[in-house]
Amino acid sequence: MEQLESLDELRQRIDQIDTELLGLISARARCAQQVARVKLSDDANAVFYRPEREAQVLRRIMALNPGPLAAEEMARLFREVMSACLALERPIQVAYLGPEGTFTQQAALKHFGDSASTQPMPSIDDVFREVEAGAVNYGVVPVENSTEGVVNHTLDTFIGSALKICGEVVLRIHHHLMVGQNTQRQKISRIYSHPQSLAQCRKWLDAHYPMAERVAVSSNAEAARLVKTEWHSAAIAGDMAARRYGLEIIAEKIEDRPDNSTRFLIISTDDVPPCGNDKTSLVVAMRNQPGALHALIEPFQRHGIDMTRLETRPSRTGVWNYVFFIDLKGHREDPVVAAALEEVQLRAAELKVLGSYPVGVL
Ligand SMILES: C=C(O[C@@H]1C=C(C(=O)O)C=C[C@H]1O)C(=O)O
Repeated sequence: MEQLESLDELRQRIDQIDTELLGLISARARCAQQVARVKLSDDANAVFYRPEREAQVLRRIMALNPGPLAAEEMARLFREVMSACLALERPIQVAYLGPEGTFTQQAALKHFGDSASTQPMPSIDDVFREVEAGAVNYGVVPVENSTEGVVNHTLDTFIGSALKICGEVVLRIHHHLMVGQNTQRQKISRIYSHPQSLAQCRKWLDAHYPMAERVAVSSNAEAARLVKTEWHSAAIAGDMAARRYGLEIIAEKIEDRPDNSTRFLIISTDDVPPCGNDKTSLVVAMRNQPGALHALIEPFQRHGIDMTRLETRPSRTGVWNYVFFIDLKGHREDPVVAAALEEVQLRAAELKVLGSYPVGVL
């Protein structure tokens, strides 16, 4: 039979391992500092953060992970180590669709780690403007929800912007019903939330609060802020908003679909080199004529390129008759993708590559 070690022995071993970890993490941090020096010696304005390299580091860790920790858990720990190493040099500045406590902030921290400095912006347009102006390095905006579909405003904003997509992050979205200290729980007559969240909890609300007025506000965090001062209201929002505004959760995970998730995009002024498992997002305008959609898709099919999303939007200008947003597997520099894009370019009224970026790892 296996001889169990005593608690004292195990704790001594843990202390020893922690000492080794400490030395190793510090050595890693010094290495990252040297990388920064090399980058800055090449170019004084060099961007220290490299999304393609970080994706490779995380994927390698997940592939090598021996357990018992789950690969994703391990990657999260390494995400934080990298985030802290990066912040040693220049804390990364990230604007997100605020206010504080939104799912977008949660997505920003999931992607960049807790050492990033995140700044709330009042609207999606403001996030774009802040990145364009160079006031921050990156922006984070929501783009699609698995239950409710695309966030049209984000897609529309890309048409007129020179910014690039440099990453994506998918977040499982759990909605909770929350109230303030003064709320009389039996008398909830109004429920605040973002329209997407109200829609994602429609059935639950019909079953549990059929008489309550549903009030759409600009964000879940704003909903949380509002209920704090009202005795007859509740908010639907996430964990971060409950914590930020000191609200009590009275019903957990009330989203209608258990797999409810939202995809966010990371935007910046720079292109990202290939990492080996990339996605490309484009917007293509076709003339309003029969067969336009087929003509658009055919080159991708012929080159064996996997399209992961196709979204149609009405055009807002004359040139952009039919506007399609397309996501495909591969990087714009991959020869097959480049060849297909060249062909589509000839058939389209307009083609704009919004960015090639690593497929979300975490
Ligand atoms: C160390 C580097 O710079 C940054 C830090 C990384 C890290 O800690 O592993 C990875 C990529 C960059 O964001 C690098 O480019 O290798």
